[in-house]
Amino acid sequence: MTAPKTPGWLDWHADPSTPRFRLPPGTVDAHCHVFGPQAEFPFAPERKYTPCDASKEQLFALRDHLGISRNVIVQATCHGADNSAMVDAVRASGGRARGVATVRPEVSDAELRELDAAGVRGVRFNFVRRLVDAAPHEALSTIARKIAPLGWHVVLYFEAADLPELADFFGSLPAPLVVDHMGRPDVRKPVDGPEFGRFLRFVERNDVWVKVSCPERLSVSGPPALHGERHAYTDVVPFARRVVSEFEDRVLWGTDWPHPNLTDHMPDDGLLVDHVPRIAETAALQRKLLVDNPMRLYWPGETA
Ligand SMILES: O=C(O)/C=C(\CC(=O)C(=O)O)C(=O)O
Repeated sequence: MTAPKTPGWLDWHADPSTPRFRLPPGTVDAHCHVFGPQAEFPFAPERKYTPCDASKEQLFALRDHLGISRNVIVQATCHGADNSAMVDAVRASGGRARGVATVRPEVSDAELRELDAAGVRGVRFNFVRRLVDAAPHEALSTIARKIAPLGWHVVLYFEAADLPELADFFGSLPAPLVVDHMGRPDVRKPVDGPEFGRFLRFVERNDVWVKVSCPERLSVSGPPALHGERHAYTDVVPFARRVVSEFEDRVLWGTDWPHPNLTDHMPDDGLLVDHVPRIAETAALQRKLLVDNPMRLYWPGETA
């Protein structure tokens, strides 16, 4: 039996536009998910939401439509620590996808080696309260100690307001750090203000990698009001541009398809691609953001 999706849940865009911006060859979508299909890969009992299905075939079709070469498929909380849907997608990609898993502290070295062989290169620690019940720091430290020898990294997902209480813990983790969605800044606050400044200094001090993803999730001004206008999510642009200009060698980009938990609108993925040249304004910055940086992190030693 399959569970109905969460009331108000918006399905992913069935007919995304063709972007005007041509992504450079070898572009990596460094943040996307697969959900189910539920009949094959049931959702976790402890999940806080039930999404619609978003299969590997649908993800790969979007990849090809947008002109993306590779994906990094990030485990979402609705699948808990059961990584089988994500691993199945990574395995089916023919080397064109890597994975980021969720594991429990008691995970064995053999299980980690198996995930590594499948193409997993990191674990995700989620601190967003509407998505998970917080795991104790000690448990997360145990996981970080276990994955570090594999050369994996830790992907952190948190709200900007929570960074002050988490920063020391993050800094103590013995693995490279990658932050989702620019640490979820409140874009109504100034880009030069103390909150975003604290985030930038955290990134600098800890050599953190940052995904300049999810304008659709962070924006207050929202998508374009007028049909045909391709400049969307304008209030997020200065934040992303700032991160790209300060940390050009450690920024990553991703679609966040299938855009879980958006309730006001569902973005057109073609429009999200057209957002890229607004935040990385030169061809050289675009190449680092879209190709060189994610290749170094997820496919080291390989050429795009
Ligand atoms: O897609 C994202 O990155 C963000 C999510 C979902 C998520 O991370 C999860 O369920 O694990 C969100 O903000 O609801």
